[in-house]
Amino acid sequence: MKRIALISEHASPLASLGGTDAGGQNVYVAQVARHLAELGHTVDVFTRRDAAHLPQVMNWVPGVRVIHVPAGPARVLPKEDLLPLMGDFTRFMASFMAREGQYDLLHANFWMSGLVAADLKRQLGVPFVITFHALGKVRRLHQGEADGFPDDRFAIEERLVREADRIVAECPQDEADLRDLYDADPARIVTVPCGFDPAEFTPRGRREARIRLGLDPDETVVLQLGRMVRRKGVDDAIRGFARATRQLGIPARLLVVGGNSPDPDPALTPELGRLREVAREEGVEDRVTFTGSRERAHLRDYYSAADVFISTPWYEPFGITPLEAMACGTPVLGAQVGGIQYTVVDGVTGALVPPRNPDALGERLGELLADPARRERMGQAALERVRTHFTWEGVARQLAEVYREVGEEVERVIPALALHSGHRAAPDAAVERAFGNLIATLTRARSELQPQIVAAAGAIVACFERGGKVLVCGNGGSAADAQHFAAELVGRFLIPGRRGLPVISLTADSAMLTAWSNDIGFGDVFARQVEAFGQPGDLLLTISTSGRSPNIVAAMEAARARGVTTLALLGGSGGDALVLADLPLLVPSTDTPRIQEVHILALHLICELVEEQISAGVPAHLPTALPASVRLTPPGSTPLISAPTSSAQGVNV
Ligand SMILES: O=C(CO)[C@@H](O)[C@H](O)[C@H](O)[C@H](O)COP(=O)(O)O
Ligand SMILES: [Zn+2]
Repeated sequence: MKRIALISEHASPLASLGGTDAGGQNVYVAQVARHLAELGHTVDVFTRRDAAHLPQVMNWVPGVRVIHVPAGPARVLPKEDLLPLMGDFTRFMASFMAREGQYDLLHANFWMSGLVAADLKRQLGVPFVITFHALGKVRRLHQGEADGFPDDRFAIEERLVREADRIVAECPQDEADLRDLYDADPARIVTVPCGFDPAEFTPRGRREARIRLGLDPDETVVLQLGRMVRRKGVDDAIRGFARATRQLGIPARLLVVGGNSPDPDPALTPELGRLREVAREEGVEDRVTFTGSRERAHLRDYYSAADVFISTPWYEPFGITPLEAMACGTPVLGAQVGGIQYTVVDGVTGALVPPRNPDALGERLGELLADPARRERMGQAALERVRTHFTWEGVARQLAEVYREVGEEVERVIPALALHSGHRAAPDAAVERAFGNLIATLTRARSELQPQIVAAAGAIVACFERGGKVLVCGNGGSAADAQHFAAELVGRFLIPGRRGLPVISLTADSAMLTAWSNDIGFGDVFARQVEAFGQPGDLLLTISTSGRSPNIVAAMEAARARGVTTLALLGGSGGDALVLADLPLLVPSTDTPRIQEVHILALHLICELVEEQISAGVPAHLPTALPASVRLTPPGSTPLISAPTSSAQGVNV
């Protein structure tokens, strides 16, 4: 079993259930997710939250959750406007994965989701597979100026082609485009088609379907169904239909199903007005019925009622509707483009014509309409073909095989994971998870903590400049960090030749710590030392992953009471320490070791910045650090940046 994340930034699987605007990608993502779950995988589908009522995590069907990603406003946006939101999308996924664990594989759908997957691969090392669904360069060839996507798309797609572990081509044409236009490595392309669901689409008697739809059972019916955009070539279907019926003189009807509303309203679907005009021009306005959109549950009736299904777009990456028509036993008259020329076998399951050619379309449609027995045979052959090659279950099996191969490759390229026993190791889940979580935490910390790190260094430098000192404390791992920090600054970090800086770790004096804890209590073991050493103008740096350790909280209270500035490296909710800190640095994680790992980075950075600022303008040769006890001069008495004095030892140069 694998944990798979499907990423589909604009096309939600939920929209495939009766949604009026569901395109092929919605159906693909929904069906692939369901069928992968049926094969025993667990699947999360990440899609942009495009309505306010959508919950962040939704259990959709067994084994599949839909994760609504808060990126941009919670309303539907044109997909052409989504690219700037992909950074937020990626950050959300990284923190989601930090909380809930890594996926074995990401499967991106469409180029913008691919960008998210590629960035997550770089950050977290998770492999990814991509199905483009449509390629920018192909779209530009066909749509020219009408293509509203930015030119950045091409470079991003080229990057994805280079970085994806596998590229899923949907048909041989898609594969050729990937090779010819994007120079894709053939070894990493796999062709896996789209599919249909036999539970959804199976033939219903033609007569019965027509009665259910209120159509004349004896009329010849030609069906055009799909989104109403210009490139779908609906106008060519109308013109071809007009030529065929004029020629034959038979009473036929063309049903045009689709649009943005259940009633055919040109105000909501502008293309509709243009198409009505085409029907009028061709003299078939009374033979063409525009139905408006229909819910998915009713499409089976439409496909079954038709004698011929027409799908003649200018280009089509795959084309799911011809499959669905074939699954209802209806022959397809398709354009010789994209996936249609692959699913429809010319002369066997229907006919193929060149795109944007109403004359050729009319001619082939006429032949089909004139020969009911041939149509019947073709319908049967169509049904057999789709049931053998194009079920979603089969698609999911092929994809699962691709994921398995990718998983094996990932294991092979991590030789460190090979067990001494000689077995090839599966990547250790705990190791993978820890790396993934740390990387995700660092990614967030990188943007959230930078200003605080710089401010913390500034506060420490200011403290030193006014003659103050830094007291530092923590428990357990943080006690070690406190000593580590003191050692870097009392001693030296990166820059040789600077003087020692007055930092005292309150965790280092074991006699004091044990006596006080033994005789009085551990709760104020640091507070006691703050009272003993702290002077107004000093700075207390506390390190705590929870912010709740009583001795840390007490030390901060003691500091505030004495005019000592408080700086706190924290994690989780920050606890009581958060409000006691003049300057808190809260690591965005609740995982103690990961918080500590980020703390140590922050401490090193603070050392680096402090040292840099202290050293700027300070002569290169300064006395070496003195023992801590000697450095306890009252504030103000020894300016930190002072004229050089000579050093007998000079070990720091
Ligand atoms: O190093 C670790 C855990 O990674 C432990 O020693 C840890 O520091 C101790 O449990 C501390 O007592 C935790 O205290 P705090 O970070 O919540 O203030
Ligand atoms: Zn630890």
